[in-house]
Amino acid sequence: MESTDARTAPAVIVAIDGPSGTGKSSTSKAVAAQLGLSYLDTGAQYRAITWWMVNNGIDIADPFSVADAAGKPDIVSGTDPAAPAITVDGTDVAAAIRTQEVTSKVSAVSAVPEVRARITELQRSIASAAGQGIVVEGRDIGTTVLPDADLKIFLTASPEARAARRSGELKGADVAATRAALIKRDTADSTRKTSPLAKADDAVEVDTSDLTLQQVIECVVTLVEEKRATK
Ligand SMILES: Nc1ncnc2c1ncn2[C@@H]1O[C@H](COP(=O)(O)OP(=O)(O)OP(=O)(O)O)[C@@H](O)[C@H]1O
Ligand SMILES: Nc1ccn([C@@H]2O[C@H](COP(=O)(O)O)[C@@H](O)[C@H]2O)c(=O)n1
Repeated sequence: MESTDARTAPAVIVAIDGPSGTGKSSTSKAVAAQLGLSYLDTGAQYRAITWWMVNNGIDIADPFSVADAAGKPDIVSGTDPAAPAITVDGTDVAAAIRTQEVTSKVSAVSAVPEVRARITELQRSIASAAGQGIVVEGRDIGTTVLPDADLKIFLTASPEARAARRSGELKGADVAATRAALIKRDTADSTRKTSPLAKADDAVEVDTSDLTLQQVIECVVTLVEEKRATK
């Protein structure tokens, strides 16, 4: 299919969800860049609010304390796929939100309904302001945040493939420990009461276990182009 001119193509909203390490961020960024769309990493927003809670002495194990503090930090997300940015109260936290400490605490914070309500509102306002359209990636985008998205994709991959990818990224971290940590986070994210990680009924499922990143990107670009052609 011939590639559409990003300046004249109809705006398109793409929701990409899936468990940890399935390739959501890498794929979403590349697809958005290739198609001239904005990009939103919603996991970064949950990490940012978790970072703020940790730095402000909030007891993460107490959902009431987390709920009370949920409205306090000012979280600002950039939407340029070439330079994803995130600040909390004006501080650049792009690196700080990727620490093990934040990763191990984010599921507890993101399970609190007041946190989800706050971040969901932010996500919807960013998506509605994206003139050319946007690729939004996370866990509940197709089911809850943007249920009317033009295209919903649910990426999956075997725990083995995901652990191998992540431990490669973490410079040779133990694969078994990485696999266990991924599964623990996915279980927490899929079993929480409010807006759990789930595939929307109308999402296209793509198993990335045996695909290269480039193959996944091409597959998603094709799906977006097909959707745009019918708008
Ligand atoms: N199809 C693929 N084949 C090989 N490696 C891949 C593939 N897709 C992504 N990767 C690599 O796997 C790692 C995890 O990818 P990525 O961060 O995009 O996943 P994610 O789903 O966004 O994870 P998380 O939800 O934990 O943020 C990265 O190092 C990325 O380069
Ligand atoms: N829509 C979303 C996105 C993310 N989360 C929570 O954030 C965590 C971190 O996500 P990453 O994509 O950066 O790994 C994730 O484990 C979830 O707890 C969410 O709840 N909803």
